Amino acid sequence: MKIFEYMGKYDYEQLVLCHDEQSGLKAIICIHDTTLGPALGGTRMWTYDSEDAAIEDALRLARGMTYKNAAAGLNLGGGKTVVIGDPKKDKSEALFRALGRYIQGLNGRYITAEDVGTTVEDMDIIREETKYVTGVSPAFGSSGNPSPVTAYGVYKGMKAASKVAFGDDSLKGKVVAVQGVGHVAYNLCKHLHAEGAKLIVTDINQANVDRAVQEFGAEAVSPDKIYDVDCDIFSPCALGAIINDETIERLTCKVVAGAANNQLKEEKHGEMLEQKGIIYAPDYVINAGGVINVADELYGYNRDRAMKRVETIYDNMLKVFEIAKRDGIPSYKAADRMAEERIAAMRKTRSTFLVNGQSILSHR
Ligand SMILES: NC(=O)c1ccc[n+]([C@@H]2O[C@H](COP(=O)([O-])OP(=O)(O)OC[C@H]3O[C@@H](n4cnc5c(N)ncnc54)[C@H](O)[C@@H]3O)[C@@H](O)[C@H]2O)c1
Ligand SMILES: CC(C)C[C@H](N)C(=O)O
Repeated sequence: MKIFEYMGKYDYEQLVLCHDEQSGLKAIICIHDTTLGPALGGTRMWTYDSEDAAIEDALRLARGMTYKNAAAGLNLGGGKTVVIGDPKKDKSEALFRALGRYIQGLNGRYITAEDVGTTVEDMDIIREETKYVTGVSPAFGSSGNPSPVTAYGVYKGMKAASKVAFGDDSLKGKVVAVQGVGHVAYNLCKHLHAEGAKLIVTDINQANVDRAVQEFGAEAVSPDKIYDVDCDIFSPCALGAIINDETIERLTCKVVAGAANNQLKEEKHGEMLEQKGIIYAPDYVINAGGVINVADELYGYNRDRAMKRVETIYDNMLKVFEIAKRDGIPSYKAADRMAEERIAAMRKTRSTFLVNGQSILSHR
């Protein structure tokens, strides 16, 4: 891939390749934009088909975090780390400590947390080498696993999208089709079940399906059938790119609202949902609960304060739909506009000269 051409196209700041022969660490830290503050984004561990694929993923995910953090109203930029490796086989203390040392070397320009393939335990190891890590164990005064909080935010965002689609935000009696019932969606199903929604679930992991059937009376379908079921809401909580040419025509729902990152395969699929009359809750707005929660650690973690902030996802989602209506654009574009407008406004505000405690001569 033409890295500098790509970085130029989307105005990236920094891409760091980290290597440690002894532990086998091969990692990419990408910082997209720090206009709003230090770049915060998780560490993904995945078996990539090629080094190019890993670099591309780091670039794409870091930019996604810029938008997610900006839209959530956080004073944080966007970044992400990708570790090339199998999370089931290749993890070690040495690997995560080596990564921690590289993160520390960035001196606060980038702060990490969990993402697909990494856990609270991994963050605890990283913490041995750097203070620029969140999502660490509650025993350290931190917020712990972000998934239940992400789920709560998705639940709130789903209610907001339902208000627009059905004129009422109650999910009682609504049929929700959930794709993937892992860490986030299991907790999401708890909220939906408590409110009286009817659940249809699928997962490639049978134990996860069985748990949802037993605990929430969910109906189970095979992974390839989830797009065809009769439902009010489709909730993608597994993979990206699942809203595409092939799936859109199969969907029967009025709302798409789920936790997965990068749900639209291409931007045109956001337009296609709109044309089909389906209300799309933009992924990075609805799934910001996790990052809102870990970001609170930077102030000294307070669960109540974090949860209050996660509740704002409801109003934030309504704001996105208002912008979409006002400007006659699909909701995914409205979310981008909201994030970009905030970054542009803060870029101007933050360009005002400030001595900030240092000698004025150091600013020459
Ligand atoms: N964990 C968080 O706090 C958080 C925050 C923001 C976004 N997200 C996103 O939400 C999604 C879910 O995250 P998670 O932490 O619950 O991950 P997870 O791995 O715990 O859950 C994903 C589930 O999807 C299942 N799955 C995978 N492929 C599938 C397929 N083809 N069909 C059906 N099911 C399939 C897996 O077996 C698993 O149970 C991911 O896309 C993640 O990037 C998570
Ligand atoms: C900082 C993390 C909790 C972020 C999370 N992995 C996400 O994609 O939003």
